[in-house]
Amino acid sequence: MTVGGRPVVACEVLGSAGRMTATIEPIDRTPRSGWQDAGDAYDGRTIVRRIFRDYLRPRLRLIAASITSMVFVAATTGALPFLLQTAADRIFIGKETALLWMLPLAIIVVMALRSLAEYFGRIMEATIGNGVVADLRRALFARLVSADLGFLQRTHSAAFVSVFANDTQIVNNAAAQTLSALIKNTLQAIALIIAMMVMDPVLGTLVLVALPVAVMLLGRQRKRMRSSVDRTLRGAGDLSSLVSQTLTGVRVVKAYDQERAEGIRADHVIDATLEANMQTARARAATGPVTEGLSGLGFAAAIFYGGWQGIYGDLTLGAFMGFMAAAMLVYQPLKQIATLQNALLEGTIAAKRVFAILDEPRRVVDRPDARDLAVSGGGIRFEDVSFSYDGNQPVIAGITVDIPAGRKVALVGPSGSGKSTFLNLVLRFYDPDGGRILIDGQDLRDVTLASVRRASALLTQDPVLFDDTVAANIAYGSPGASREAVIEAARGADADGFISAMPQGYDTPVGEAGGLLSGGQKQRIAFARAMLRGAPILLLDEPTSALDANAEARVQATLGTLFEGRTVLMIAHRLSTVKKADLILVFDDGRIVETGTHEELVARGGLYERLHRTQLAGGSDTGEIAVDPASGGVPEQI
Ligand SMILES: Nc1ncnc2c1ncn2[C@@H]1O[C@H](COP(=O)(O)OP(=O)(O)OP(=O)(O)O)[C@@H](O)[C@H]1O
Repeated sequence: MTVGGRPVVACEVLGSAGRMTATIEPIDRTPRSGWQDAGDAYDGRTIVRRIFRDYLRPRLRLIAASITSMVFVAATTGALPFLLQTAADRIFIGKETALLWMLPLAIIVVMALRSLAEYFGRIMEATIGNGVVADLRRALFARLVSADLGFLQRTHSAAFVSVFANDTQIVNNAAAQTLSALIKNTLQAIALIIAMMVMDPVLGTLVLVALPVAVMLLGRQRKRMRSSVDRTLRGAGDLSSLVSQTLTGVRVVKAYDQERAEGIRADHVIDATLEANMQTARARAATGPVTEGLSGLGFAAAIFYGGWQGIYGDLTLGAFMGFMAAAMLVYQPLKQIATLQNALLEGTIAAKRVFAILDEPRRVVDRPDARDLAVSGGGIRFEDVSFSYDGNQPVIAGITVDIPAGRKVALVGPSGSGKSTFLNLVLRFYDPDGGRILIDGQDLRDVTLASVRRASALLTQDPVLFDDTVAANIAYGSPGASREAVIEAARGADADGFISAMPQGYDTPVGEAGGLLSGGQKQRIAFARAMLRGAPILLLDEPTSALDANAEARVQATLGTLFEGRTVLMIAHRLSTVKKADLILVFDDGRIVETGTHEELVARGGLYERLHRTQLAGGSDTGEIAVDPASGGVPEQI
């Protein structure tokens, strides 16, 4: 069954109304960004070259040492058949007793050295591999935190986490472990092939005749694996996103009795990944029979020809044994090379995903000649600013407005009219498509991003706290702030009382996303953070609107202190807040359609007055304004 070309799953959902059958679409809720498909833009050779250039070349010394140890191991492997030949011909048949003592002793010494070489080789491999992973993760993290907001919003954060945790590790397997194992096994195979050819070129050719066939067959399998490996890695990202979304929204999942439906969605993602995993596993398992079968053929031919030469020719027992030892040994590294190529393929596909993120172009960047913003008061000016998220639909359409320093400005208007986008532009999360934005007379595009962000503090309805202590959360964005300054800021935000009453005071952990605190407490910590930062511009998405009346009253009381001496831009949802503003900007469909004080705007009888009247007509006593549906807006708070 499909809906809109997508498969759907029918299931039973036990709702409050009893058992009913619902159709759950296994929707792909994972927002996808270009980078998740951009992998196709990279070919395997470019990827390998880049890994070598950026991540392996700086470790050339280690790699050289590691290859030296591999050469030693390979050489000792190549010497084994000759030792066996000598043992058979000179000890077994020639009865040379001196050699009976010498040869085992020599073998012990060689093997001990070989073990040491293997040991150090492995340590060096691990150093290279783990170093590569650490480098990739550092680069990825730096890229992610500095990425454009638009890019980050297009992808679910858990998909990034998956690349960060999984894919980098897979690149490590390919870049260091697999690559070194590939070199080691190739060297060993070469040493053994040389040994075979020196001993008997005809026999050697017979054993190796199957090799090109194996290479061809394995090449075909690799092609089949390419898409399944890609799907496996994407599946890991999708699953992480799904788990993360379900856990984030677990209260809603439970409240709406959606556990079963979420389970079915998860099943869909897990089944798709299982299928891709199995396809990879089948292709990988097929390498065994291909190499085994062909090695068996080569081996049988060698025994026949060797035996024939032993009976009718002049091949000695020692030469035959030595040769057979080489032939037996040579298939092991060859088999390893075949399976390792699969891991190498996985590595290049994972690396494509990593590089696609690293290469995502940044649009909002510092100009080469950018200087720091010199803040004199925090006056903001928009000059004929237009902006769209998708390049087509304008969300801000030719706004010109002057906000003098120190003013308290309320942004009101219907949902989707562009209020949050206006704040995003002041923070330079995005650059406008047209016009310019100035702070204290300086175009935001001419100054450094860091200085723009330093000039402002952002407070949202749902304050963001990190899983750290209360003190660390308050000091976030104010490095080096003293404990006294933190406490002072907390006092200003009316937070000192409840923080001091906590078991470890300012050192109490707040839990994931501040989950151990109430909404009002989180908000007051966020206020303290903003106070400590001391930025001259405050941007708020009315931070009290998500609180109950009691918590709101306390938080409101601290807002006055926070606002003192600052330019404040606040998306306002409550009439009480709007009334207090020095200036109200009324947004409608990406434009500022009215500006003025509450009284002026009510007297003007425009959109603002309609919003205000609707609220009065609704008889609400909550102090919230609703949009008049007749005005074309969606009824809601402003
Ligand atoms: N990251 C984004 N990518 C694409 N479109 C977006 C993005 N953020 C907002 N929009 C769109 O831009 C328009 C303006 O959104 P914005 O959030 O600025 O409105 P708003 O007035 O703050 O609304 P609300 O009061 O509901 O928060 C809306 O149509 C919205 O769908």
